[in-house]
Amino acid sequence: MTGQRLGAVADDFTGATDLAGNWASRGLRTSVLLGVPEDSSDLGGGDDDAVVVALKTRSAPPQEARDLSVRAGRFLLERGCVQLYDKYCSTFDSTPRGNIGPVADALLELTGADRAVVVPSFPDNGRTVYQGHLFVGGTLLHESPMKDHPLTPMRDSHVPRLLAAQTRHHVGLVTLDRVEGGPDVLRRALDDQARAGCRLVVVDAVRPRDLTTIAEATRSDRLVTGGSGLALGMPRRAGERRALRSVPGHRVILSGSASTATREQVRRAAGRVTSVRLDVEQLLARPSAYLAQLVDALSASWRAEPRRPALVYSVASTDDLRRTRHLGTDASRLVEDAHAQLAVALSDAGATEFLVAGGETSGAVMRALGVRRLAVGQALAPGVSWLGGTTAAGRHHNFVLKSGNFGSPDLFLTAWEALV
Ligand SMILES: Nc1ncnc2c1ncn2[C@@H]1O[C@H](COP(=O)(O)OP(=O)(O)O)[C@@H](O)[C@H]1O
Ligand SMILES: O=C(O)[C@@H](O)C(=O)COP(=O)(O)O
Repeated sequence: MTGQRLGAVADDFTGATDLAGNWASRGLRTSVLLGVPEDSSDLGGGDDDAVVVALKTRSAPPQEARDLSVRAGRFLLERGCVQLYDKYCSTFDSTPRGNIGPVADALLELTGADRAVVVPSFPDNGRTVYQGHLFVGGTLLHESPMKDHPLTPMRDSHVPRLLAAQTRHHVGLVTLDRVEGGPDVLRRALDDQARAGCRLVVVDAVRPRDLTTIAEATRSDRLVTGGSGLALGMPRRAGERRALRSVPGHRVILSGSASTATREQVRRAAGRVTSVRLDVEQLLARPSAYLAQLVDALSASWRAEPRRPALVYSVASTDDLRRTRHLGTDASRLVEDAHAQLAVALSDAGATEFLVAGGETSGAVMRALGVRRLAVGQALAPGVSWLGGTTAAGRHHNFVLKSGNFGSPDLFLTAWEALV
């Protein structure tokens, strides 16, 4: 890494690539490291301006989330990162146990920061915070589809209240009027909160320019926390964005995401590409034979049309989740494992370009493929980019790791056109 170094710890893989894409759009050469890095060789050439360490800690036990985040944060600080960015979901996906609070507490301790802002807002993707209440496309979080998320159902919209249940520290709030006063006014408001004993301070932001103000006010902070939106507030640098080349081979979409935007993307793509629904009943009954059958179906389709994308999805409508609800989180893990095993088998069968939908799903897939580092390429939508990486088997692949609610309705059909 050279110049002004930025480092982030992200709680899931799509979230990491979301932030990395936003930094890339500000002219920073950015990489994503998957899992806690072991040593500097994990940085590749080491000439990046910004590095995001992608963890899979959103739904992990809090102690594990804390430990991994501290190890990742320490790695970045030891390599000269001037500011640590604690990236969580713009819809504040968490439970009363965490992990946003426990991880923020641990990173406050690690960095020695006297306070850190809490900024889930990402207006380009419809996430705004006003008077501490988080809105998704104009709807309060607890009334949005996030109320039914299979792992982290969000039943409250008030960010200070959500966070207070998870952290050891007092949580403050700085409202929009202070943000609109500009960076100096905001910095004083943040310092006042710290003096009043609040080490985590939620900050309202409803427009992109509010994020610019927050980024300017926190430029010298050791730690910031938020969704990826805050990264868009930083000044643009001169660097050029990488353009990834298409990799000859087959194209596959693995969609384990239950989010509303993904369900529409699945619906649009289903009739237009080769598509199969992952049937949880069959998966339970005869896992190996069933997955082999899916790989055969996709391979047959590629023999006829090698570059036609093939889609495997596990949620087309909320009925699919209702059907498996009696299995609890076991169903989620089972489906994640299935997507992961499919990814490996399909890579063996000649797939080279993967679009994976859903954070947990992406984490499972990338771990199974054994990819350690991703270079950020061209942007597809706010928070969604092409990425290039090499699998444990030494194959170079292109990936999109799509956050559940991001991307246009036709993303599964159009993403491929962006590769040069
Ligand atoms: N049919 C299904 N039944 C139960 N769980 C499912 C089903 N399909 C997907 N899942 C699980 O739901 C979770 C979705 O989370 P994620 O991949 O982060 O995407 P998103 O947050 O966009 O919904 C994953 O753990 C996935 O395995
Ligand atoms: O901040 C966001 O909204 C995303 O980067 C994100 O983390 C979404 O998570 P998934 O919906 O689980 O992909």
